[in-house]
Amino acid sequence: MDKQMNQHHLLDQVVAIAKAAGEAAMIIYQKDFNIEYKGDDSPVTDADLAAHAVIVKGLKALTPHLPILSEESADISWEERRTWEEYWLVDPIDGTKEFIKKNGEFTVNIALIKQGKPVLGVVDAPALNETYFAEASLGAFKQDSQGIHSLKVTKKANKGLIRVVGSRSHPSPDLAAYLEQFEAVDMVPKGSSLKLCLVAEGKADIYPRLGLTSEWDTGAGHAVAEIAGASITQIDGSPLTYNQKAQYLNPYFIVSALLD
Ligand SMILES: Nc1ncnc2c1ncn2[C@@H]1O[C@H](COP(=O)(O)O)[C@@H](OP(=O)(O)O)[C@H]1O
Ligand SMILES: [Mg+2]
Repeated sequence: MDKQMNQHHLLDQVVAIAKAAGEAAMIIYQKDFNIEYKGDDSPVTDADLAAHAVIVKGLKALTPHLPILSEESADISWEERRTWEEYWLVDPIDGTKEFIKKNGEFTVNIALIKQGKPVLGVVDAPALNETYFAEASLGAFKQDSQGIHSLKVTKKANKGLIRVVGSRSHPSPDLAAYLEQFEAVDMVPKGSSLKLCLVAEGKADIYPRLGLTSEWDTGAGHAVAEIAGASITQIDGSPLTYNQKAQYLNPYFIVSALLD
């Protein structure tokens, strides 16, 4: 089998695992469910744990040699993680607050990280029946009720009305000051990794994340947006990287489809 076929197979398999996890989450979404609060006060439901179990089982069967870092099993020492050259980075439910509000804006995120860089990503939004997926050598795609569409960002000039996407549930005090550089902005609130995906599909021009996230919140959407042609950088223009430090928090970052 050539490399292209192999990567296709891998991407298809990861899409299938993410969709199976999304289906497991939807069974809970449609019922009344318990909400618990973790040490950092962030909510967790049975859906986070059910999706986690489906993903870990699927990825272990697919690539038994690769380690898995999931939000729901993140207690792995830096001493161990720093030796990883390649691993799966998973957020079983990104947008747990949106899941609890039942507004549909939550995703299942699976990314393959190689040497600190996301090279494959799947973002499944089961309540919306939308799946975004990308792999470096194959490109970026969206699947919805109409079929599969290729995603290709056409960068546009930084003038006139700029379509900004931002968090629905985690407001950022620094965002307003950042947006002052634009002539006019249209602000769209959105939960979860759907923000990165909106930039990837040309429905938003920029997603400035001037607030905290963890690496599992961004890895998969990062792959989709970057492979579609958007840029993702820290505020100073340096790359947003993974597994390069002991703690999981990301720095502030900008996802952009604007020309520099
Ligand atoms: N102060 C903070 N520290 C760490 N993560 C944060 C955070 N504020 C928001 N996040 C995380 O950002 C993710 C996406 O939020 P948003 O929809 O606002 O973009 C959420 O992930 P989870 O839902 O996986 O817990 C949330 O936990
Ligand atoms: Mg989560």
